[in-house]
Amino acid sequence: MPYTNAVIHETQRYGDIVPAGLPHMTYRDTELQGYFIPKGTTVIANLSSVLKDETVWEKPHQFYPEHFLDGKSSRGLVTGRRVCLGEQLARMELFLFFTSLLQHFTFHLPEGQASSDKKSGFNLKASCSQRKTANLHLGSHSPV
Ligand code: HEM
Repeated sequence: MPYTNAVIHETQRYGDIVPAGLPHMTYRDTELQGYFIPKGTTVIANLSSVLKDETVWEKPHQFYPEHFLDGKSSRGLVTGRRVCLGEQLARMELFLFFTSLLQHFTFHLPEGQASSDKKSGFNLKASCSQRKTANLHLGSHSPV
């Protein structure tokens, strides 16, 4: 289970599906890391920079579930006052969805398919015990 959870968390980190937060507005003059931010400024957190931060992650540009095997699994849906209110629901749903897929299907690369084409993604075949198969295309939306 810890590794399954780590894979789910790493998929969210590496997939970077929410690259920026919601717009927020400063309610007073403030200073952050030497930058003056006047009251009324719209601020949008750059979440991609956090998820690929080279000072935080051991292998920021690789899919590496071990990032989440050290108990730091709360990263990803923001923290603090504006923490995602659906975090627990989203985590539970992702876990059930992912483990159900793995319980019912076997995923494998089609014959002759290279393991990964980093520019256009790669194809997968999913087959279940009733001999039904589906072809899936996993694409990358950002250069890796
Ligand atoms: C994997 C799924 C999800 C991801 C990646 C995600 C991500 C985020 C992020 C990054 C924020 C912070 C935005 C910001 O303030 O800059 C946020 C806030 C929020 N999320 Fe989610 N979310 C997910 C699922 C959900 C679900 C399922 C719900 C509701 C059932 C939900 C409800 C909210 C709400 C209400 C906020 C605003 C909290 C506030 O500003 O006080 N989220 N989410």
